[in-house]
Amino acid sequence: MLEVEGLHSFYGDAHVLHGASLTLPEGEVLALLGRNGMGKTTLIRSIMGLRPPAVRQGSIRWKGEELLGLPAHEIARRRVGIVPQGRRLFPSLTVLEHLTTLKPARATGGWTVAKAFEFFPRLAERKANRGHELSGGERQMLAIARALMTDPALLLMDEPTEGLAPVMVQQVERIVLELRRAGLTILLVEQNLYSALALADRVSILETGRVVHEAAASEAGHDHATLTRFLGVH
Ligand SMILES: Nc1ncnc2c1ncn2[C@@H]1O[C@H](COP(=O)(O)OP(=O)(O)OP(=O)(O)O)[C@@H](O)[C@H]1O
Repeated sequence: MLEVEGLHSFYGDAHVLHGASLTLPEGEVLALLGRNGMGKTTLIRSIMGLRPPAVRQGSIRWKGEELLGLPAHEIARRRVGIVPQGRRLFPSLTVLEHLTTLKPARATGGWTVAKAFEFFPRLAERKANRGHELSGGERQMLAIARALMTDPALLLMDEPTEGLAPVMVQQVERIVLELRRAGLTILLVEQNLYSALALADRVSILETGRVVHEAAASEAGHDHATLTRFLGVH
């Protein structure tokens, strides 16, 4: 279980998270929704221990253990992985190099390069291509594959379908569902409401740094008043 409680995060003096709380049981997908600038990326970065922001108050427990205060690499060792917004790949590294920097090619346990290529056949075809030579969809797949090489049990995904053509959005959705079937716990920031509702068990809506609404995804889709109020959906 991931339990985020009363989180206050800051960029310098700018107070962005105002007591954000959420819970995510193991094996479930929680979609974190909210308009631009409401603090979704800040919440994801706070959980992963990435700085900035500075977290000044609250707690983040994963499987009962407090993560707040641990450096990002220690959080990664506790099997928390991130697919960051904007992919964050290295333009001059090849697809294969992106994967083997995190896990040697000879490794046999968990997610291996071979398993990643089986899961993402398109990346296998492009394994010698460099980051800057990949399409938007291929980059997103590589960002996901790279996160998997750390063998996460909890995967934080920040807008994985952002900027992708509809056919690629569908592929990324399929990947999220397969990862969920494989037993991963997923916190998904998703601008596309319909993707979020299709993929998630539950949704949490963030408004100016606080979770203001939580619901089962199956109910949220019918709750037009809430969707209009917090997400501007008509
Ligand atoms: N590095 C930073 N320094 C200062 N302020 C920041 C920084 N990153 C984000 N902010 C501010 O914090 C607030 C929340 O941003 P955040 O990126 O978490 O929102 P978001 O909900 O993920 O939005 P988006 O969908 O646009 O990514 C915004 O007002 C933003 O301008």
